[in-house]
Amino acid sequence: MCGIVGVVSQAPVNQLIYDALLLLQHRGQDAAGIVTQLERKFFMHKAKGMVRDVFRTRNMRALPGNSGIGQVRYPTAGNAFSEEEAQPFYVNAPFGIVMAHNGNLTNAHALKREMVQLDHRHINTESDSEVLLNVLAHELGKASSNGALNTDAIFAAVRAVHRRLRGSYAVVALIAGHGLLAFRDPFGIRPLCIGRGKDGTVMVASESVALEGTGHEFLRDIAPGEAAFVSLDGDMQFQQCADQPRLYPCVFEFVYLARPDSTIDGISVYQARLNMGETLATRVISTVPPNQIDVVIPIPESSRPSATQLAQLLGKPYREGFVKNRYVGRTFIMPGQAVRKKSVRQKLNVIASEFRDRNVLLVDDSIVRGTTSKEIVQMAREAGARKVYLASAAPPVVHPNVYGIDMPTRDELVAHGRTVEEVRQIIGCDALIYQDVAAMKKAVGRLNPCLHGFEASCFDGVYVTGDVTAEDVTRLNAGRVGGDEDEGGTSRLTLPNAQES
Ligand SMILES: O=P(O)(O)OC[C@H]1O[C@H](OP(=O)(O)OP(=O)(O)O)[C@H](O)[C@@H]1O
Ligand SMILES: NC(=O)CC[C@H](N)C(=O)O
Ligand SMILES: [Mg+2]
Repeated sequence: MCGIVGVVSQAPVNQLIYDALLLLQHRGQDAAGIVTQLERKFFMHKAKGMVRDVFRTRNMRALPGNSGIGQVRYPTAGNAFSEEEAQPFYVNAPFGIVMAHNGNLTNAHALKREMVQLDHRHINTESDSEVLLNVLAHELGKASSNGALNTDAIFAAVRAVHRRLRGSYAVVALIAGHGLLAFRDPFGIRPLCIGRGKDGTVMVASESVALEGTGHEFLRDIAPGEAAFVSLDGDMQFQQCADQPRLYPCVFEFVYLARPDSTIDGISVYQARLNMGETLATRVISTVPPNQIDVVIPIPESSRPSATQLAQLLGKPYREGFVKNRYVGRTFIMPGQAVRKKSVRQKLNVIASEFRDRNVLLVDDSIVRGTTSKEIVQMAREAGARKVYLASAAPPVVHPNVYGIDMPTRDELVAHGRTVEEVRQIIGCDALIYQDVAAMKKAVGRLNPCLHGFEASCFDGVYVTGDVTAEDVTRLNAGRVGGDEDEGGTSRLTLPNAQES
């Protein structure tokens, strides 16, 4: 996942895009970038780092104009360390286009070959997003007649793009002198929504929190396969551009990725997490008798809503036993196991009195590599807990993700190939309770009966685009650079199991 935003206004947009990116910071901490447009000229600043570090006053002053796009990056393809792979990306022909992408293409390698051999386009980085931009540019060039571009041609280009791309993509692109184009893949895997301000400013963003937090009214989600085009005077047009659109949003957005105050595809992320806590309660009760639990403690931050609901249904006190250092970012989306592991202790510290001589039920939203749970269980014991039980609001993560979440290999997933009892032993808790897949889908899905289903491949191994082979997973993983070089140059393919590192 990454966070993307696009804005068309009648006033300068640099600060607005910056503010929206800050609201999307939880979706990507590795790099940030903004492009604005003034009189057909683009102004760009992008670099590695968090939004606050990337944009200094002098950079902001150098971003003039009333339209623009921005991105916060969480690398899941290409080179995690490359400054050049920070987004947005730019191509000069045709028209001049800048683009930001959230998602992951599963056929980027084949497209890249086509781009070079057939379309004679040069791709300068390892990023799948640069490939995507070149496909879009090529199709826009083909759809325009004699260099003129109207909305019909733009939508025809998106239709052609859908036919060529595989994988997940939510995209915002600015076409110089024309306007803002936004579209979402035919399964709607990654989120994208649109809103309007009182002054007529139009904003497209990954999550509704970016709209609301900057004073824009949420209008609606962009539908799967749909494209929206916003002209430079703020006129909006929409068109369905996919042959068979179906709504299969990524369930991990509701588990962990998105902010709880966002609504995605008609589902409140907060309510989804409450519901997951509710169904988890029945599993807990059948595993650990409630009279053996003294207190329910969330593992901050994302598990809080599920933990409150769970505690209420168990009739047990909900207590804050861990204090989060707000200056340390999200650990799961950090690149590299060594830095993730170190950051758990830097990020969370215990309030010992909440643990001493108590049987505690810790709750997390998900257990992926087990980095967090292993450290946290140990910290609870060091603080004097008698029994430490652990419940996960999501089912075991056992399959790699190829749609934009950093779960590239089975080997690094603590639950892959292991029984719950084996995972329990690795994590070191006294009981381990997982949500089950059907219950999770039901808990979230009942909030929008119009969904066709969920992209839940990391839990159930079903890749909704239907075209992902084991070779694809290996190739996508092998094509990645970075993230674990901080552990002595090991590539992701040879990363040791979570319990060994
Ligand atoms: O099993 P692991 O590989 O450790 O990954 C899972 C953990 O990572 C996430 O927390 P994170 O610190 O990223 O963010 P949060 O503050 O939003 O919970 C998630 O909420 C789990 O706590
Ligand atoms: N997870 C994402 O959305 C990342 C976008 C793109 N695939 C990149 O790695 O930069
Ligand atoms: Mg967490």
